[in-house]
This record gives sequence, C-alpha cells and structure tokens, in this order.
Amino acid sequence: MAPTELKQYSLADVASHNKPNDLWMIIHDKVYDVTKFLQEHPGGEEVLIEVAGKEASSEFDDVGHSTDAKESMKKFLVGEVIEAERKAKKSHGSKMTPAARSALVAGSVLAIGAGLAMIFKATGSRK
Ligand code: HEM
Repeated sequence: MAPTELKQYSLADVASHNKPNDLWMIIHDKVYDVTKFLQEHPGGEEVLIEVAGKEASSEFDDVGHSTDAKESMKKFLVGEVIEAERKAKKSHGSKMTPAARSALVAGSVLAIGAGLAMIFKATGSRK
C-alpha cells in the first residue's frame, strides 16, 4: 500500500514549472501549484515568481504566514517531493545515537563528580 496518496514529484519535475503562467514551488517537502494564486497573493506575485520551481520553505517561514495563509495553501497542494530528494529526512532531532547520549551523560556526571571531589578535598585539608 502506498504510504501516502499524494503524487510524488522530483525536484526536476517541480523546477520545470517555473513560469508565471505555470508556477509550482516546494514548501516543507510539499509541492504547490500557485499559478492561479499569483494575482491574489497578499504578498504580491513578484516574491512567488522569484521562487518559481524552487524550494521556498525558509522564505515562506520568514514571512511568518498566518494560520489562515497556511490553511489556504492546502488548496494549491498538488503533491510532494519524492522521498529521496526531500530536505527534511525522516529522522528528526538529534543525530546522536542513544548509546552516544548515555556516554555523554555518564562522562558529564563523572567530570562533575571529580570536580566536586577536588573541591571537598581542598576545603577539607584547609584546617
Ligand atoms: C502557497 C503558498 C502561499 C500562500 C497560500 C501565501 C499566502 C499569504 C497570505 C494569506 C498572506 C497575507 C498575510 C497572512 O495571512 O499571513 C501572505 C503574505 C505574504 N506572503 Fe505569502 N503565501 C504563500 C507563499 C509565499 C512565499 C513562497 C513567499 C516568499 C517567497 C511569500 C511572501 C509573502 C509576503 C512577503 C507577504 C506579505 C507580508 C506582509 O505584508 O506582512 N508568500 N501570503
């Protein structure tokens, strides 16, 4: 079974829709056809033409688009970027393995312990 019902596009597919009369863009791995929205975009058509056929996630986020804007963009969703070419990979967050993380915690505890021991020794001998 397909993991998603969205159509899958490669970056090259999206890049070919880079004209004002045929304008797609990628925002957070989703592909949007905003051709019909150009004239209506409150931020103007120029900014959309600039990112035509391209990845525009940071530009979109930088504006701080409203929830309304995020809701209305669903109307333009036509698909998503094929998994191999996605920017955001499946594994989110820290790249550290659990073992590496435990080692780091254990190391820190040891270092703090050693530091405290030295302080206690120093204060203790100052009699
Ligand atoms: C499907 C994609 C997009 C939709 C549906 C959309 C929608 C909107 C909406 C509804 C607004 C009005 C303000 C708000 O509600 O936040 C807005 C403003 C704006 N948008 Fe977009 N937008 C899209 C993509 C983009 C992209 C890719 C850029 C930049 C490259 C951009 C730049 C702007 C700017 C500069 C404003 C004006 C902000 C202001 O004047 O305060 N938008 N957009």
